[in-house]
Formats: sequence, C-alpha cells, structure tokens
Amino acid sequence: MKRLEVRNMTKTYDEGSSTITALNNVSMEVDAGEIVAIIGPSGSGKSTLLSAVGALLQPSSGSVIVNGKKIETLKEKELAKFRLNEIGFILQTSNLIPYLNVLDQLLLVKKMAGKVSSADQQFAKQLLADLGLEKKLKKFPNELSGGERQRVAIARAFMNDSSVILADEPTASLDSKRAFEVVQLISNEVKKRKKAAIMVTHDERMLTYCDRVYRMEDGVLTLQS
Ligand SMILES: Nc1ncnc2c1ncn2[C@@H]1O[C@H](COP(=O)(O)OP(=O)(O)OP(=O)(O)O)[C@@H](O)[C@H]1O
Repeated sequence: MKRLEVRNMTKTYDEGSSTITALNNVSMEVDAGEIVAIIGPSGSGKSTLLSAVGALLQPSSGSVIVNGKKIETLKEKELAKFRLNEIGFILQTSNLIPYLNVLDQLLLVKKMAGKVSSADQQFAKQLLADLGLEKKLKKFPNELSGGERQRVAIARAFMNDSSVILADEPTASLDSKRAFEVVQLISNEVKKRKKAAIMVTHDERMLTYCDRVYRMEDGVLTLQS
C-alpha cells in the first residue's frame, strides 16, 4: 500500500456555456519517504491537484487515497480532522503569524488540535534544530531573513506529523542559494520522517532533490523522469 495515491482524478469547472477541464484523469502514487515534483505551465492544473490532494477541493470524479483510506468517504467533521492530522502545507510565502515567536508558530498547530504537551515542545525544538533554527526560537518573523522564515514554515508543516506534505512553489520568494537550501531541507525531512511529499515548482534546478518528476499540461499529468 502506497502512502498516497491519486486515482483517475478529473476536475471540471462550468464556465457559462463552456467547461474547463482543470484535471483530466490524473493518477499518481507517492510512497513514504518520497518527494515528487510537478512542473508545468501556468494554468495547467498544478494548484488544483494540490488542493484536491489536500482535501480543500472536491474532484468531479476519481479518488485521493491516503494510507489506504479514500478521502471522499469522509464526512465534513472527519475531513477537517484529516486536513489537520494528515496534511502539511508549505506555501509560496511563509505565512507566519506576526505576533508569535518561532517556537509558538509550531506549537499553535498543537494548540488548535487540543493542548500542548512537553513532548510537543521537544518535537518542535527538534524540528527547528533540524532546520538550523535552534538559536531563533524566541525570534519574531520580522527578525528573520526570508530563507529563515521559509524554514520555520517547513518546520511548521512537519509539526502535526502528517503522512503527506504538499509544497506549492516553496522557493518562489527566495534567491537561488536559499532556494536550494530550502528544497534540500524539505527533501531531508521527508526522507527522515517517511512522509509522502509533492512539490509544485517552476524552478527546474530544484528537481535534483526529487525522486520523480511529473509534468502537467492542460490538466494531463505525465511522468517525465
Ligand atoms: N474556481 C475556479 N473556477 C473556474 N476555473 C478555475 C478555478 N480554479 C482554477 N480554474 C482553472 O483551472 C485551470 C487550472 O488552474 P490551476 O490554478 O490549477 O493551474 P496552475 O497550474 O496551478 O497555474 P499557476 O502555475 O499559474 O499557479 C485554469 O484554466 C484555471 O483558470
């Protein structure tokens, strides 16, 4: 059983008299410890695919299966829980909360899910240390560089120990040195913590850190390498 499977997924949008096919019979698999890239032109359906895998959008047909469970079978309440516990998102910009320090950015995820244990505190510190931020625990976002902020966002995505990590152009706001660092760190954590990760990127230089590369064109996904 693969950690993540997408089976024959189609998403259409009705636009008056015409229909846009954002995803056209897309299938892919990502196993634990794998990071795959999706490249492709603007408007080809990459964000739509990430949204569907992250249970933020319902496909018109097809399935997303995480740890053998079809997410379309989940009810609204279970879906919210699924998003919180099984999906970690890393976005283009770090989206940190301005009035929380670095450590609290991570602990907020736990506060939302219930309460913060000392094991949670330890885990958060361990993740931040993995990402080279052990000296920045008490800093606020405006006291960090762009690369540091993005590393906090990566640590935060791993904080709920989800099965799946979804990264939507995580290097878009970084210069190329920082971009390499950030993708390498994501890849290392994915392998160390046995996540199934999908990264959408426009930057072909980042593909060296990925196990497979898929190309999206007009809603059709093909394996490139
Ligand atoms: N809510 C919506 N209603 C109608 N059409 C939509 C909607 N969301 C996306 N689309 C269309 O679906 C197609 C795929 O869009 P999507 O955002 O997935 O592309 P993308 O590959 O992520 O693009 P980019 O690289 O520019 O972010 C596009 O034609 C887009 O216009």
